[in-house]
Amino acid sequence: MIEFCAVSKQFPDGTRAVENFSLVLPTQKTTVLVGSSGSGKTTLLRMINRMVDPTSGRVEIDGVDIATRQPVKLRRGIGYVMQNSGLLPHRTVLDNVATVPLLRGVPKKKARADALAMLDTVGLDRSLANRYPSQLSGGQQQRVGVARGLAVDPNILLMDEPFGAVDPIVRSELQQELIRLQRELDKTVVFVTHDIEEAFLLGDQVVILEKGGMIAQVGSPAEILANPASDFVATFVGADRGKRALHAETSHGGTVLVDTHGRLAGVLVETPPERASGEEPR
Ligand SMILES: Nc1ncnc2c1ncn2[C@@H]1O[C@H](COP(=O)(O)OP(=O)(O)OP(=O)(O)O)[C@@H](O)[C@H]1O
Repeated sequence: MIEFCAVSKQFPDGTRAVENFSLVLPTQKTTVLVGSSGSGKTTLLRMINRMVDPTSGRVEIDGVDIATRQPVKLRRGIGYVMQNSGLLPHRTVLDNVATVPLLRGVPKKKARADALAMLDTVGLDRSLANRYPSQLSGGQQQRVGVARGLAVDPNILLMDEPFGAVDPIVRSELQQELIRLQRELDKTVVFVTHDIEEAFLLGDQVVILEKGGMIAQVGSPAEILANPASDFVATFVGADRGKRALHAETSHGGTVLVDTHGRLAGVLVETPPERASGEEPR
């Protein structure tokens, strides 16, 4: 479990990026931080692996204040995937994936074998292993980025707009791939996006942020869609409703996300409000 306890961050130039932020991020669930530009999403994410330290308050992982942990050691248990993949341009795909395990002292042969297996995990053909990042499509580069994030077998995976720079079709493929991976791997995922649709699709817990890391609402997609906590949330959630495909539909079996054509786009874990009328969750 990751817990933010009254965390604030003021940068040296005086910018108050996050003010008094408290939140629990459950283990083996995906928490999505969503909000407009400058709302503090990246700052919050980077506080989990100590790329940024809070000015006040603390961040705990499994009850331990991470300020007491050495950043380098802490990061060994935390994968980090960023927009534009962050790959080393002069290293092959295989070397990019194997870099961190090698740094951690994994023998070269094993690190390379593990890296190849990791390519399978993220749905990349092994024939790409010896290419350089510039010889890959944007979507393939992002997959390598995910493979690299997973290569240290972290409990926690931080993802900062990982699919922001790819076209909508590839983005949708990558999202589905992440859903599949998450089912298999059961990591604690913290995912940053400014796309509410992506947030609803991927998040077990969705955190809608206003400026200064202020929580406008936190809940499951179904909860937020059913009961927006404020006009701000209602507007944010429905801002592009005309084009936004997804909405929640609740039936006896549970709550699902469907698109404008009534096609199933995802299953929301939240049990339906009808349960109050006596129906037990399945
Ligand atoms: N190193 C820094 N020094 C000063 N101000 C910073 C620094 N990093 C971020 N900020 C400011 O903190 C605020 C929050 O930034 P942050 O990057 O966390 O927002 P964000 O929600 O991730 O935005 P985006 O979606 O544009 O990436 C912004 O006003 C930003 O300009």
